[in-house]
Amino acid sequence: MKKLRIVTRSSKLALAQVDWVKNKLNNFYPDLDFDILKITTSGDKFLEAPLYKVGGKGLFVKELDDVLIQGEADIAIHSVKDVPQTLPDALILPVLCEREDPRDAWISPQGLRIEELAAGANVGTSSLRRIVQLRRVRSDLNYLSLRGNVPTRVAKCQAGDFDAIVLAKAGLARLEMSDVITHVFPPQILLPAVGQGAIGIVCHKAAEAVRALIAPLNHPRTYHCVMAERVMNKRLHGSCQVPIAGYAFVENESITLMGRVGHPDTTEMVEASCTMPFDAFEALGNEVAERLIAQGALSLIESFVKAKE
Ligand SMILES: NCc1[nH]cc(CCC(=O)O)c1CC(=O)O
Repeated sequence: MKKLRIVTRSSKLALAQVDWVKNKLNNFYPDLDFDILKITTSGDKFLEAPLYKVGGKGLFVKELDDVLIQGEADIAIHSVKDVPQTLPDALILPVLCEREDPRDAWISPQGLRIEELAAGANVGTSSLRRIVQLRRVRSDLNYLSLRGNVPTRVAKCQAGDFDAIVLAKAGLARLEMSDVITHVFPPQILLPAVGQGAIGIVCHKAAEAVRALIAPLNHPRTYHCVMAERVMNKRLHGSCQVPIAGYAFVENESITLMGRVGHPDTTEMVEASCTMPFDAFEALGNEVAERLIAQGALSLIESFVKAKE
């Protein structure tokens, strides 16, 4: 292949991720050229309502899927956190690139930590996962919807709309905006979203030349961890519309997966974790899901889905 056709969202973060992937590919194939097809998805257009109310992250991905299915591009590059659990039949997610720092970052223009904010202070985040976990640290803060792309969110915070906001550290790092970060939450306090910090590449299942070309970008440790998280999420019928957190890491040839599901009204949360051999990522994802289900996770998730209707 001489030229690879890439389809992407047109946000700054998406384009930074495309550049990252292009660089990696050019390390393996110095002569490879690229055609970049930029799409403004419907997810990028409906920026007012919280994401979980307007149909979720699928909005960012479906239009790109269609381009691949129609053969108008060879690969789509995504934050894998935004890629829904179930892909269209014709497509596959064969490559997960080496993960950035998966943790969540706290941005406070006054430089205050969450513990230091005054009661009733305004915290911007539209993520139910972040809200249910941060409520356990500070139930007396006012959690408000915050949408828009990453630079817009940071600008809203710096304009004084919020006392603090929460964003993925990886997105800020990719945009070279890490200097705005006040604090980074340890996973024990704020467990990251399934797939957070990793770039995934989607392509046509039958496109063997494309799959061979991109294969060297796969990072096995990231792949096993993110797949363990996604298997757990799938068993829980997870989507971005429910507060599920999942984070796996490798230590001494084993993978540990931690999972959490939040309660809609209280500061209760169910959580589970388990460690298995490196290759057992699928069993691991299912085991942690089953342990969460044994504690009532499915009915918690259902209560969120109902509340949305
Ligand atoms: N939901 C939007 C989204 N999708 C991916 C990232 C950040 C990059 C990543 O997690 O890989 C973000 C922004 C955020 O959550 O702060």
